[in-house]
Amino acid sequence: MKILIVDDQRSGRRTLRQILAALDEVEVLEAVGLDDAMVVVERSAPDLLLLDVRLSDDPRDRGGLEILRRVRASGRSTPALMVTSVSELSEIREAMRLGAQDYVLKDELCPEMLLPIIEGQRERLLLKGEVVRLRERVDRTFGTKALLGSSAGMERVRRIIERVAESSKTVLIRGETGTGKEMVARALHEMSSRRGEPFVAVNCSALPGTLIESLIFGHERGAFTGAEKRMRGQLELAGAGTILLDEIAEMPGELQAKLLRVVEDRRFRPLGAESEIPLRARVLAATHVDLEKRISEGRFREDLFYRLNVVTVHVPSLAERDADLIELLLAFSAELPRKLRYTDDAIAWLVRRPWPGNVRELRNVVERLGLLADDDLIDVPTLEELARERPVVDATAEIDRLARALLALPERLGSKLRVIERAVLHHAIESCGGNKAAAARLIGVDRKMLERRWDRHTGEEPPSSRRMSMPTPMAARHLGEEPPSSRRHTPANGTRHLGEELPGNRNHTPVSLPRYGGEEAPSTRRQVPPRDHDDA
Ligand SMILES: Nc1ncnc2c1ncn2[C@@H]1O[C@H](COP(=O)(O)OP(=O)(O)OP(=O)(O)O)[C@@H](O)[C@H]1O
Repeated sequence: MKILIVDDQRSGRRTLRQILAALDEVEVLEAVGLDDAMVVVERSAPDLLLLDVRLSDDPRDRGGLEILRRVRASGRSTPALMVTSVSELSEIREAMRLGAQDYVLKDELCPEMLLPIIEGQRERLLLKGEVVRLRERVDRTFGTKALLGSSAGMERVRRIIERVAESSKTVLIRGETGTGKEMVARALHEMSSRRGEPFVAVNCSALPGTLIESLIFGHERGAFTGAEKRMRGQLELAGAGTILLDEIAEMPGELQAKLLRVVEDRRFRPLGAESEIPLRARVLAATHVDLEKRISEGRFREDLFYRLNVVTVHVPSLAERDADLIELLLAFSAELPRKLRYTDDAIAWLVRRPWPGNVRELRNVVERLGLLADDDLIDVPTLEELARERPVVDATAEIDRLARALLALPERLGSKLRVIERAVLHHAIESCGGNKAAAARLIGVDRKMLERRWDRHTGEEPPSSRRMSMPTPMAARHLGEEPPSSRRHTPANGTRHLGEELPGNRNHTPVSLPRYGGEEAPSTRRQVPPRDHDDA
């Protein structure tokens, strides 16, 4: 800690220096008058000023106050202690107005009086440093600093975030899947004064309509069958923070109307509640869908669109900012425990390759290289081998979403693991036209296991009849079955490869699940659960 003593009297400076000698890790600087004090402030940036009020024999001299005034005018908030006499009461008041932290009377100057004040200042300084460091860490994790990329597109995104973070207006964040929309939402929250409050993100496509409504709005006990206790909705849990409505395009029509009222009136009513609750949180919405098209098809409310779209942040796809690719590649590689390097050709190969999954996909590829590459120097053959042999679609996000949706379903459904197993088996057998050997290959288990497990389910009623009040297409998707109209077939090996197109709309495109069992289950982000050994 650097302390600057400013006193025109040598004896005064000596007394203070002797008292301060009792403190560890303190560097004492001295100045006798206004000008040299300002030079020391500029040059050495002291952490604390000990200022004598009068700096000459002239009884009208108020040099100590003038120093404080100039320090504040230069934008510094360096704490100051005034060293003064009882007769200078009005000067003490003036010093306090100028932001001095405390004062000590010359007649009472002793270690017992001065040192606790200085220790208090030192503690405050340490805390302040800690807060600044934590803030920086949060900014690097969640703020605009976390959003890598120095392309003009990303600079524009950062500028908009900084400009609108403090406002409470709704923001619509648009961009292809994996471009970083949720990171933008986080940054908007972290850059605002709401940062101390919760940030909650609700995926509007993850649950069937009735469940998403109760998740967002909350419900009273007894509001519907199965509502055994009151549940606070995300609008309430967000407090005075931020709520992100992700995948807003997937919100069911009747909920869109309800949300419109919430955004307009800033009040909401939990299901079954008699009174409304004021909305304190800021609402953000994100989508990768062409909302204008949805409006023209009558699937998204135009009035809600305009309400949400007060400010739009368009997060560019990787193709729109391929200048960022190398920066992202190197940044993600630097996070790995091993030091990967890339040949120029490998970088050119990666730059040329399409990235339909955008930054998320790039991160996944780097993580896979970190796990699978034999050599630290990545060349084109390594990338090509990875592309040929290793499935690159990361289905873990999809699996997580599915698991969350399943867990939120009413308990009356019975064993949720059996529900999911039945859905997987049913879908695989059906999509292979009843060929169980192909279905077993598709799932990644042997045929006998598939048959054994399927036999256990065939006595049961189909899952659809036990699905309670969920709207069918969405519920079907979340139970692993697609409605017939949208049914598509996945390749028999159930995988996609580097270079193949990834799902643009993850809600409507079947995702290839990693294979459990015989082959390695490649997971690039999180570990996929291992195979169920008890039945192997
Ligand atoms: N600019 C960026 N800098 C660093 N990492 C990024 C950036 N953009 C995205 N990512 C990474 O990509 C992943 C996906 O980001 P995010 O979830 O914010 O995308 P999204 O657009 O919301 O995706 P989705 O539409 O699928 O919900 C994150 O894990 C993050 O690590």
